[in-house]
Amino acid sequence: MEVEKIDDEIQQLLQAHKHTWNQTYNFINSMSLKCAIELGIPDIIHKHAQPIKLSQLISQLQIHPTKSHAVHRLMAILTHSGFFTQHKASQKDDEDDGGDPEVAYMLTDACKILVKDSPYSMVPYLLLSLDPIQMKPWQYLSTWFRNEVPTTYETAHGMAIWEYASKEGRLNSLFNNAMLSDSRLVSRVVIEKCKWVFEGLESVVDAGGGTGTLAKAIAQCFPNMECTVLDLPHVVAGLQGTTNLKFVEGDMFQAIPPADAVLLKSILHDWGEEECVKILKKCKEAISGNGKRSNKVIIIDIVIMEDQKGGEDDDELVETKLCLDMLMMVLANGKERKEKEWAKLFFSAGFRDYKINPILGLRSLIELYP
Ligand SMILES: C[S@@+](CC[C@H](N)C(=O)[O-])C[C@H]1O[C@@H](n2cnc3c(N)ncnc32)[C@H](O)[C@@H]1O
Ligand SMILES: O=c1cc(-c2ccc(O)c(O)c2)oc2c(O)c(O)ccc12
Repeated sequence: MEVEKIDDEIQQLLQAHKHTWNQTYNFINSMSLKCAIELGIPDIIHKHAQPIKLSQLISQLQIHPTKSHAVHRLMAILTHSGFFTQHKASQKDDEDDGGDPEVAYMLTDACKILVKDSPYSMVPYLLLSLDPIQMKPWQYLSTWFRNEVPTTYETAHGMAIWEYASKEGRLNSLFNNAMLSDSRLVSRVVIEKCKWVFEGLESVVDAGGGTGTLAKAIAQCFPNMECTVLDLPHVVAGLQGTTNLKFVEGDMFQAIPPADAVLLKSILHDWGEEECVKILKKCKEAISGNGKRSNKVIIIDIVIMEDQKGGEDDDELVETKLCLDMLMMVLANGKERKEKEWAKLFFSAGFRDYKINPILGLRSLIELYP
């Protein structure tokens, strides 16, 4: 009996050890992926269009010959984390080479969006998130908890992310490129699945619209609509509009140009309650000028669904939402919100009603009526 008890205790300890090891070393998965992307591995395998042998992969990598032996180890962890699959090279290939059977690799579906020139590539997003500038604040999270400084980002960098982006050109372009790649996918979904949201609108302002990816797509789809992108000077400086698209420098906390609708994509999750209410009030002013009943604010952001039809979120989705919520807490003063929290913001800013359209996977399109 005593022996069994000791065995159980040892089993538990070893299990706890393994769990903690894996959680501690989670960053090794991300950093290995970043390395593979920087070396161009997904691009090389994609171009090859069939399983690529390790030796063929190595011959196309621009690495020092003394490091060739390490490539299969990088490939092993990324195969385990689901980005590559391993195959045995065909027998014919082995005979041709006259050598040992060699392993060959292919991309999984998850890796296809890590090919640099794929239209919905997540590479810019990954390069932003894993850049030392964006990683540094995580070292200061407990310091932030112990102090009054508003954000972890400010604890680490001495200024908010928007100010830092205006001063540090490298961050500005990493950030704008990441947002651009996300907006490409969202633009496509919005135009294919909810074009009706924009029917009847004569003008739209995309507040905090970045470099204008979503606004450009809307302007193209609705040639009679006047589209405006409002963002900070360092984001829109020098950007050229078209006949129905213009870029305006400004501060959404001060004023948003008048329009039938204001779009807010990935904006409110960057801010706390007080700031969100301020932005929403400015949106309400912007759409109230001409008294049209069809006027609205259109929000594209995450809504955490508590009683979603079709059951609980799967584990992977729960992890994504928890991580994004922490990310917003650390990088800005933001958070991901549940429907109840969104509703409270909307009513505090004086809106009468809202409708959530959960059409974007993790994210929803919310129509907000004055
Ligand atoms: C998370 S990004 C979203 C960009 C774009 N809507 C998208 O989804 O691709 C937030 C944007 O808000 C802009 N922003 C931050 N503070 C702002 C302010 N006070 N006035 C206008 N834009 C602001 C940033 O420059 C950035 O482009
Ligand atoms: O790395 C980032 C990622 C995102 C982001 C995440 C999930 C989404 O669904 C989305 O639309 C945007 O937004 C950011 C942001 O808003 C910041 O202010 C700074 C960094 C990021």
